[in-house]
Amino acid sequence: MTTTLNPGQITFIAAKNQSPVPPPALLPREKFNDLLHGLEPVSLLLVHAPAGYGKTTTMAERLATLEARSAWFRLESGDNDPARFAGYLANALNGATDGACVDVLNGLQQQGYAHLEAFLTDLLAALPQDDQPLYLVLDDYHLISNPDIHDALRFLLRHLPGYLTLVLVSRTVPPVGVAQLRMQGRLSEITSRHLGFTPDEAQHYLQARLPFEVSREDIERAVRRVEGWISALQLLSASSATSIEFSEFVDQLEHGNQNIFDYFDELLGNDLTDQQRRFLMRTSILDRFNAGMVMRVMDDTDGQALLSSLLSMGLFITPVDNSALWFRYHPLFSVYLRHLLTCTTRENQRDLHQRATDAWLELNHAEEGAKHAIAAEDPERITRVLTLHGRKFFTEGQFSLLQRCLDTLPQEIIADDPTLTLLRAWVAQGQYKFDEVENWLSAAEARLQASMSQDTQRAVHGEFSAIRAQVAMNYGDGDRALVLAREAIEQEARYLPTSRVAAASVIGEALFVKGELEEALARMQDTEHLARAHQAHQNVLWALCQQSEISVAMGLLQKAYNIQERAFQYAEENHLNHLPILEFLFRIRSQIMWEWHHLESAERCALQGIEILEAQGERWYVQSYTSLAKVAQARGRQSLCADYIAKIQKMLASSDYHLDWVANAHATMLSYWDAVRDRDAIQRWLTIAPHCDPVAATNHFYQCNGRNQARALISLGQFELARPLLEALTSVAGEFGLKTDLNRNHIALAYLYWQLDDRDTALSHMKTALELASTTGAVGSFLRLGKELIVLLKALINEQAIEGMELQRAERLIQLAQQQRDFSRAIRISLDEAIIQDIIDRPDVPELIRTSPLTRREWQILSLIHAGLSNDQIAEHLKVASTTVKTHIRSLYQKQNISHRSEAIELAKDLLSKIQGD
Ligand SMILES: Nc1ncnc2c1ncn2[C@@H]1O[C@H](COP(=O)(O)OP(=O)(O)OP(=O)(O)O)[C@@H](O)[C@H]1O
Repeated sequence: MTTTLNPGQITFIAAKNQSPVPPPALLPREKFNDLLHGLEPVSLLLVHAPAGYGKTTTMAERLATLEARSAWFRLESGDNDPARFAGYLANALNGATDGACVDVLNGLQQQGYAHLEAFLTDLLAALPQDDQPLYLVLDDYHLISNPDIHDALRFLLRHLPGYLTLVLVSRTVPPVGVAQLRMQGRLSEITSRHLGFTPDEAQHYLQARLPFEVSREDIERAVRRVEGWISALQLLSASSATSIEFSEFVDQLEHGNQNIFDYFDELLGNDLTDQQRRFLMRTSILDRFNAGMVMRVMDDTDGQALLSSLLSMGLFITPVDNSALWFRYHPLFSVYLRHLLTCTTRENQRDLHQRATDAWLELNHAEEGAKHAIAAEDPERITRVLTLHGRKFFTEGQFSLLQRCLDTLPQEIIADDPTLTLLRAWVAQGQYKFDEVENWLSAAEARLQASMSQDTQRAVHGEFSAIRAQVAMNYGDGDRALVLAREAIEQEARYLPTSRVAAASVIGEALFVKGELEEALARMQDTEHLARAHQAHQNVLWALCQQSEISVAMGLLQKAYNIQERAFQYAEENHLNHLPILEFLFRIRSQIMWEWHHLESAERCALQGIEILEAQGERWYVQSYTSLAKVAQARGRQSLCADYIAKIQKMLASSDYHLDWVANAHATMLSYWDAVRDRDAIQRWLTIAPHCDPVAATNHFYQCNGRNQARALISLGQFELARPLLEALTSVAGEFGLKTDLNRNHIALAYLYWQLDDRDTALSHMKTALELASTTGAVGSFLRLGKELIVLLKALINEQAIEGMELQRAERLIQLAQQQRDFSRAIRISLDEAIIQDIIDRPDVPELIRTSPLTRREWQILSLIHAGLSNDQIAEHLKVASTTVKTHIRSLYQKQNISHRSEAIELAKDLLSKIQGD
């Protein structure tokens, strides 16, 4: 330390020693409380993350909210001057300690100091030895490059009094002895991983800023794409005027957005050397990298030094794990860099991808190797990857990766190789391209026949039969599927180890479809064991999902749930949480959750399904959207439900799906049209509805399809046409033990007979439905009836026709149905000002409503109080703080001269009963 500190009289800019002014839509971030109030006080709190991650705002907000004592020094490049640095540092501490450092400050300005250490020695001596906790925040510390100041901070950190925490807010990890402090347990860190907004935080933030509603799905997608980077969320909200624009903007992020590109352009500026720039562009093709990988792809020996130099620039490069050896780019930065790469013709991208393929394969990372071989469009490397790892991709269910590999291979290469043909055909079948399956198999048979021995031909034929069986199954030809599968299961698998597992599974599925539930379940259990023996993860999970489906069909929803738990556990143990098959699991979990009326969980599972399928494309979201539409409808969110219905319709029109999916989607569409009384849509649907033969309805999807038609007819008032259909479905469901369908059919029959004024028969069906619900636990299927359910159940209770469990269930259902009605009314109020006006315009409203009118927020809160929500639930629903809700309630009570919640409920009841069309 050789500097002479002699600044003379300093003119302090006050703002540099103050915490920043909070932004208008400041989101409180309580999750940081624990870090700030850790059990052990630390010497250094290091807040480091790339630009615009909310480092400064979060620190300022939390310290203010927690009423923590703080001293701020907001740095800029000029503060690299040690004298100026010292001046502002002393000024900050002086302000926070009631003038304890005034002498040091005067000394600095009048005589100066020989060096920073001498100055700090006096400063530390001037500070009280014991005091209340104090946070000294040095903001934007990455702007400091003077080694003398870094040294000074090391000195300061060594001698800090126990109550003082130094908070360094920086885009980079500063060279102030962080590693040592970490080892000594004297360091806490807040990084981009912590600072990134969670979906809940993003929802709160966006709802406070946007004048339109954004679906949770879009919010989660946005948060995933920007990894919670608040600046991007800010840009998103500023750039979209409608929910559709918001959604489109989120989509765009995957391929790039000019505003974000400009931001990164500015960030990089002209500070990079050519070599660094080349590094960024070349490595942008990698999902993750370490120094070794960099050297391979860069074809350069200086990987580590380059990597370190870039890490010290605070760019959007983050460690992949705690080892701090592997790194990756922020997804948006990666898109930007790849954009730069494609703009420069100098780089040979094919060459880069080839090098990356080889490097990954050497590290035995087949999946990454395959992705780069595909990007390099290199058939030779792809064949190598497939030969070595194709079977593994298959057993793991990596169908889209396989497909992309196989798509680049010439047809002859595939047709000459039974394994490649099988992989190709299975992939096509997984995508419902059944014609293609047969084409691939026949092409291979034609080419192979001449060159193969009888024995080999038999082996090939056996394995081909397994897939032909699956296709027959998907065409609905259970008998042919059974014959082919039995043929395949006799044959030892030579080309794909899972062929026999697949055949076993088809046998189970065929039995399931034919309604032989017990036998189907046993076969699926066998399949599971066989698959486990082969470590065929995809098949294990498939077999478990099927067992769960069969159990649902049997009406044993709890058992189905438990089987799903086993599947989740298996996925967890084998690190399979990213496999597409997991979506199946989440989907069927979501369906059970909806039936049990656990709407939050039903929604969560559907969203998780979408997340898993993100890479596969929207086409596969149909089932998840169906679940989300059902949840939206159950919550009274008609417009959100309508959005999902529109998406589902578009998908159904443009792709082929299994009847199971179609029937499920149709059931939801019909339910929505019925709720909004769109008879035209129902009529139109009936003209194109899938064929239905109730007598052959031996499985859940034929039953669902048949029930859809009956429900459509009921909605249109064609009761006499619906009756025989429902009766026939019920009789088949009874015969084959399809208890869940039986339950749903009896609910529909109760409703139908009620409409036909046949009260006794209606109540008898409702009673049976309640009895069946004691095993299924069904709730959602009952609530779908809406207000008629309340009437029917009350009639049943009045007649004293039920007791015990059924009576309890009926009472709970009435309560839930009433809550649902109140809630959906509250939602309508929340979303539609015309309804409020309509109420006010009525002559019989209490005078106070007119003389001291409620704000829209107060109307919302009043209706939510009436719907039975607690203050916390209201806060959660409106995405505001509980204290805000309380303020609104106080104002509402004052205006309406109310002193108790019960009076508010009475008032709401009176007012809301005036809503038209209810
Ligand atoms: N909790 C929050 N609520 C609302 N807006 C926020 C919040 N946190 C950050 N922002 C906004 O995000 C933007 C970036 O925040 P901030 O400046 O704190 O980030 P930073 O990480 O300190 O950035 P830099 O490295 O550039 O200094 C600002 O416009 C800020 O207003």
